[in-house]
Amino acid sequence: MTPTWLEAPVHPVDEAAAAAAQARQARLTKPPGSLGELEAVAVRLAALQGRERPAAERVRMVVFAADHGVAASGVSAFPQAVTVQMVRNFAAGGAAISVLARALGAELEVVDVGTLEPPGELPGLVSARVGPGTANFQHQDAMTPAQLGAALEAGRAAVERAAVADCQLFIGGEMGIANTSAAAAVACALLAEDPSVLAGPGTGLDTAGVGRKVTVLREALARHGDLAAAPLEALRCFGGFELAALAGAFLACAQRGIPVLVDGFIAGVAALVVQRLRPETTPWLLFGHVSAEPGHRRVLEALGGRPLLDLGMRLGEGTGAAVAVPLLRLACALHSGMATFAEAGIAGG
Ligand SMILES: O=C(O)c1ccc[n+]([C@@H]2O[C@H](COP(=O)([O-])O)[C@@H](O)[C@H]2O)c1
Ligand SMILES: Cc1cc2nc[nH]c2cc1C
Repeated sequence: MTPTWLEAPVHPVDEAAAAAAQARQARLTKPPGSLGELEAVAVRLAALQGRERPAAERVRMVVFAADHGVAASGVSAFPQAVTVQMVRNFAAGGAAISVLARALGAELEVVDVGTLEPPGELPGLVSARVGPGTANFQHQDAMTPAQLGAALEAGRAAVERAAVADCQLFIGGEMGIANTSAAAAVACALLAEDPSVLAGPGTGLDTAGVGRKVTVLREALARHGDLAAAPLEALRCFGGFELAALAGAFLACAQRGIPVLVDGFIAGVAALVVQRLRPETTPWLLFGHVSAEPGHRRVLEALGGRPLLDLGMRLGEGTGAAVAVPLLRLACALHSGMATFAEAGIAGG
């Protein structure tokens, strides 16, 4: 039942490249450690890319979009039709991630994994529809096993295309009205937390709305046993097609040896599924930011992830990862462009 590719080995991290990068950092014209996290992230990228001087120039962004049956339970501030409307906005170049992709010179691909209405043919849009949205997980399992397999595969296929384009860094974004409920339910199942800890306003629910969301999540979680050790089953029962596609993409990146820059709450939960399924993926997952969605901090804590930015963003689409790309680029530029003490003739190195 479980797709066999999920069990393929994760790419090893290159410890020799990490050691060479660390040694180079020690020779650069600055007091040791004075560039803080910028040093650590350059060394980490060196280990992942298998080269002393890493780069984050060729960035691939993929936004996975899908609808959620649980939207019918009144858990979002926005109507479900916004999902497909935003897909058209991505393709037309008017969404926040479209602007960031242009500004960064990054390739942006949009994958329809199952909006309620098909968006039609659009430039840059890949159709990998698993169905017209998930079932409402308040009352039944969100996906069948076959749907879960197809959604995971949509993520893997996107990474295959990114690998052909020789990408150095992968960003997975998502769009799906009500997907903070799906992500919160999956995270509650994996972390054995009450929904009051992980459910938040999402697109903008008020306090009463968040209370309704918590009730819906408690009811859904109560229909299942303990899923803390069953990440794929939690994903199938509560997740979305885009969440599963993100999980498939993140795992495929780790298998292919492509570093991932994880976005916000929903992408973070996809990363948590992957980490619980295959803990050896951990080094491949870098974290762009911490979202204003309150549950994200708990998810990052569980992942052991340190976000690069904390800007109060809560948009999704991959935007919180995209805005961290310039930092990675600067970290790489410093790492490979600074003079060493010997080159500059400075004493004390
Ligand atoms: O990435 C985040 O941290 C994040 C936090 C809150 C909302 N979102 C976005 O908002 C949508 C889900 O919000 P909601 O309220 O409909 O569950 C979905 O399209 C996400 O991309 C994203
Ligand atoms: C307008 C809008 C844009 C989004 N992008 C990601 N999630 C979103 C939710 C809404 C409502």
